[in-house]
Amino acid sequence: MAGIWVFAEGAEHTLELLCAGRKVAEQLGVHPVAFAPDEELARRYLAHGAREVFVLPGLAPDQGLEAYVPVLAQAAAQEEPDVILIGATQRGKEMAARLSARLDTGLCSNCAGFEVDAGSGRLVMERLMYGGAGVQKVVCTTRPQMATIAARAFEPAPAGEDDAKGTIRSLAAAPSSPVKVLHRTPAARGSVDVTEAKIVVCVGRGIEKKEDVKLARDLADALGGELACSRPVAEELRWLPEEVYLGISGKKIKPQLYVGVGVSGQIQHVTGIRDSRVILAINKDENAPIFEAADYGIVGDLYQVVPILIDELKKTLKH
Ligand SMILES: Cc1cc2nc3c(=O)[nH]c(=O)nc-3n(C[C@H](O)[C@H](O)[C@H](O)COP(=O)(O)OP(=O)(O)OC[C@H]3O[C@@H](n4cnc5c(N)ncnc54)[C@H](O)[C@@H]3O)c2cc1C
Repeated sequence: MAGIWVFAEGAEHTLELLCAGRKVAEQLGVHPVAFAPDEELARRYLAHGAREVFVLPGLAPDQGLEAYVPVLAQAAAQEEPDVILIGATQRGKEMAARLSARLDTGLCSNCAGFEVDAGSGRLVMERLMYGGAGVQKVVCTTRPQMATIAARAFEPAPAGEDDAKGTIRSLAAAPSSPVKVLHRTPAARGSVDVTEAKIVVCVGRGIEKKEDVKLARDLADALGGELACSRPVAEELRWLPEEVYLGISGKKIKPQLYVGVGVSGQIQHVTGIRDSRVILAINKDENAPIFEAADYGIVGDLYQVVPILIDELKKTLKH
């Protein structure tokens, strides 16, 4: 039975892929199919438009996500899905690559959007290239057509008007993997998922030294938000963990408010923040590109502007 399969590690991400998958399924006249870790979530996905949900038994503590590959490959060989959309998390991307190799099919990684070609019924998938300066169109000539999609690329699928209809089926447990997880170390800081935050304060290279990151953190605290950064602050300076840098190669966010503190606003960064409802930029250079993306801008030295903002916010907002 053909279908559009969606698999992601988290429920919200799965609902976003389901939103994308439902549109394609309607156009191709097939069913959207989701994967869930338990029956409760499976019923939720049915209520949000999946017509079938496969329940995948949870993984043992020493199994990585790739342990699902043989189970998914076997199910795909039997069911012959048209399309498999996988959440582009770090582990999801690795699993998708292994699955596409196992199925001997093509994979469009970090797909940002797609449409169905009416003639061939194939997906024309889009991904950003040259650091966001160009858009590449990818057509997969083999089946299933596979893509990984980042969180926040689509809205979550809304709940349907009628009662959930569809079937729930259980798949076999993942076989033990040759890869063993020997030890897990929880991330010390930055364990917060910035993609979930409603308010994000982002620190850029305008901050002069590591200790001064506290200034942006204080602003985030005053706003009740989370702290993020531009790529060089994480990758080159290592002042904040890599999980919190925003942009084309980092996290993509859609908060109510984004505040850029000493961020220049290069296209690779703006790609990750442009869907924020309100963008406020603080930069001493009035020609900084961030002001083109911003709804509000403060031209000034962050070392003067941010303390004033924090004081005013503390007076106004009683956190
Ligand atoms: C393939 C590729 C992928 C990339 N992916 C990403 C990505 O995902 N995310 C990302 O962020 N970058 C990415 N980059 C890097 C990107 O091109 C920029 O180099 C980077 O975003 C710049 O970071 P920044 O704004 O913090 O630093 P800068 O460009 O150095 O800007 C610092 C800004 O701070 C301002 N400033 C300085 N001092 C003060 C002060 N006292 N008060 C106020 N303002 C001040 C300056 O005017 C300047 O505008 C990528 C690049 C490539 C080539």
